[in-house]
Amino acid sequence: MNAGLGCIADDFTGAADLAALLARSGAQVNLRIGIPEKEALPRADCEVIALKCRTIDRRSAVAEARQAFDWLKASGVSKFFWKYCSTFDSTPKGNIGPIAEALMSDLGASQTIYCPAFPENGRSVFMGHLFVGRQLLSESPLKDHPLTPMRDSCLLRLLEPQVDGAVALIDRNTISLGPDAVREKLKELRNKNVANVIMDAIVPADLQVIAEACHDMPLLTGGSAIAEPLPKLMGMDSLKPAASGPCQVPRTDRKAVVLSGSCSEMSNLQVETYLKTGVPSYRLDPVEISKHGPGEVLAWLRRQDFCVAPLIYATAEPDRVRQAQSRLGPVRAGELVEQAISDCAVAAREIGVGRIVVAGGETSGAVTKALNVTKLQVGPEIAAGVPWCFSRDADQSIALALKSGNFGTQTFFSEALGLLDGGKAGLPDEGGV
Ligand SMILES: Nc1ncnc2c1ncn2[C@@H]1O[C@H](COP(=O)(O)OP(=O)(O)O)[C@@H](O)[C@H]1O
Ligand SMILES: O=C(O)[C@@H](O)C(=O)COP(=O)(O)O
Repeated sequence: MNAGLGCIADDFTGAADLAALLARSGAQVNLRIGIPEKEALPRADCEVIALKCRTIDRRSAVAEARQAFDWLKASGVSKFFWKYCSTFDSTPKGNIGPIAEALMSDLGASQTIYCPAFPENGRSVFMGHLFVGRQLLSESPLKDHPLTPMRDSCLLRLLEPQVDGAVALIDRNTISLGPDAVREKLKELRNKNVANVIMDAIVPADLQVIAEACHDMPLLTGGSAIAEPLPKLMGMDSLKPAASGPCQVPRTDRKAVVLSGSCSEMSNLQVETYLKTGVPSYRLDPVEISKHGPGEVLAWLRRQDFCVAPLIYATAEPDRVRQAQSRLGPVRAGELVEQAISDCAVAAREIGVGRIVVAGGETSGAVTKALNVTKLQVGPEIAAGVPWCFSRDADQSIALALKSGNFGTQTFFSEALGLLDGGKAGLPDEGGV
């Protein structure tokens, strides 16, 4: 087995996104939930460890990332990838830079790149400014994120306060000249002691150039898209035809539930669209939960017919979120919703639900942890960066779709469920259990 790629992701939807893009190459990918036990081998060519450290305090985030790094290193990995959001989501005291610098220091690396661009999902970086579709990040719906409102689009300004080392940009003019020019520029910056280099990228070809120029670095950082070319560039063993084969999709019970704790513009649209199908639904209100607990939603859940995949959602427009936050504070409001949705996931699981669609990164982290899932097999992609994932390490197989707030089309929830019912994935009729 070659050295392999060890990846640490700052949230669970991000980890699933990264795992899906790495798996596109045909490489073997393990998606681990939290820091694995010491004996949790064998290792795959690509190991992705999902943490929930995007919004926690800096010291804890760095400590968790280092623990994940130590596990990956002990498993024999020698190249590392630090995955954060394609919209650079972080708090003002953000964890993106501190974790990158901690890992660089542990690896004895003098430089790394920051490449959040994900053109397939409309995230591009030009002259160091991040765009979501045609809008600057700070003018996009990400400005109203409940936990990490992004009010600046300039990655240099966002990263500089997070790091000790110098920050610079390699802009599109250099990227367009190809990998040799990028390597030359990186060397020039290294000679000036620039440790943190932000990369422009607008189209997938830019990412290919960057990956070719940088795949030898001990640590790369970015969104999932810059990692997609790495398995091939690293010549991973599992890409060999003998080792690759069709992904085995485990049977799961057809009973399903959709849980949405994301308040992104896209999740609002997806919830609205799913509600129009007439599906039974329950709207969670953090203020109500703070007063009465989750008893009412749990009682409602237990009365449902899961063959129609009911919806439980806290998803709300920015004004409604602000109202709840002004009463409870953003962190408390978020925790109450995450806890209630996790309780619902556990209750659904006890009832025998085999398929759970979750919208939202923090929400997915809370749900997956509550379900005690430790390892996921990556299955077919429902939308770019959102795969079905399967857990086999519990008493029964469970399918989880962990959807990043902003990903997927308007009809994502129905598409996700349809895919497991023998749709586009060409799966065998699973027949239910
Ligand atoms: N109605 C609401 N009011 C306040 N906070 C909410 C509400 N609904 C969800 N939240 C919280 O907002 C956060 C959304 O983050 P996340 O789940 O990561 O979604 P996304 O993927 O869109 O970023 C979670 O902490 C969630 O609990
Ligand atoms: O890179 C991305 O955009 C995603 O993989 C991701 O990290 C999404 O985070 P959430 O929007 O919080 O789900």
